[in-house]
Amino acid sequence: MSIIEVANLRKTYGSTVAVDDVSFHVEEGEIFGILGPNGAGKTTTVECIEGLRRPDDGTIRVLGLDPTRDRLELRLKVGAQLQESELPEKLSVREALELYASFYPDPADPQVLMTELGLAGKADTKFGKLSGGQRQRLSIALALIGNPSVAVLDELTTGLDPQARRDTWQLVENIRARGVTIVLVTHLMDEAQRLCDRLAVIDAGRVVAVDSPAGLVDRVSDEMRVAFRPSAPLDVSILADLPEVTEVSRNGEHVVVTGTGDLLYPLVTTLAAHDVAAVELRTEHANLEDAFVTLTGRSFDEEPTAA
Ligand SMILES: Nc1ncnc2c1ncn2[C@@H]1O[C@H](COP(=O)(O)OP(=O)(O)OP(=O)(O)O)[C@@H](O)[C@H]1O
Repeated sequence: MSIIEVANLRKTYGSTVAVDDVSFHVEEGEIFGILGPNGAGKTTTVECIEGLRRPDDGTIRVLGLDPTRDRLELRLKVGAQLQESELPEKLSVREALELYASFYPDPADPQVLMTELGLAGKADTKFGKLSGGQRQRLSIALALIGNPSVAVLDELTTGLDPQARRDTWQLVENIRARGVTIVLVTHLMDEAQRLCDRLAVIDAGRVVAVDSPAGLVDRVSDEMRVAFRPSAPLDVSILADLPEVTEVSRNGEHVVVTGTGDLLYPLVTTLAAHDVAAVELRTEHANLEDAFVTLTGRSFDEEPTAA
């Protein structure tokens, strides 16, 4: 069942077209990613979904409600993470959660949420004294305090160190396991790949593709790269002749073989037939970044050319 339906959404700021004809739907219980580079229109899209911005055109339904018309009713059902620190420095973690809990008819228990999000030991710590990761966890807790059916998490791991980022990913998976549908805004490929069931790739205000991470990668390439160090001198032409292989190159002591389909089996058996073992073997598949480049014709970090 679709929890969120976005059809032909358009939003401009003056002469800037931030979102242009965006359509997608989010199914109940999934982690749906909105992935795109800076300025792609991700935040504008979710702010329209949350009822914080009024679309110029198109329709949005969230749990059957219209975010513009039914904004107050929706605020009780959609948990939004604060993107920047919007809390007074002197408010403690417990006070913040109790304050937010008072806005909702059927809130979660602040103590339970603090425990789940690893904040119980920081209950009396003032917001101003929390680390980046702790602030992030508090903002997720605040998004969940109203027991929402849908949580919108925007750039939730930006600025976190790798360990805090992995911990936060685990938290998001735990939230989903509780039955909350999650819309995850991110410009991080590894985050999208790791967490999202499906995602909309957005570039310059437009949806480029909607699919699972694996589906997006499969669409653009079934290419695979294998690198290894041969255990004995090797004439690489025996590999170049294999039908699955498109390219063979050398990188120092290593041989790098690019090909399609089931490359590994013929490669290893051919080597074995010549009494060569593949040492330090690594395989690499196309990833989301490759998919983005193929879908948009430019790299993720590159500025879009003016429309
Ligand atoms: N309040 C605003 N007034 C004018 N222009 C805006 C406003 N908010 C966003 N924009 C512009 O609209 C476009 C889309 O911005 P948006 O914040 O939705 O993108 P984003 O994908 O979320 O980017 P980021 O990852 O950098 O937050 C950008 O060109 C941005 O400069």
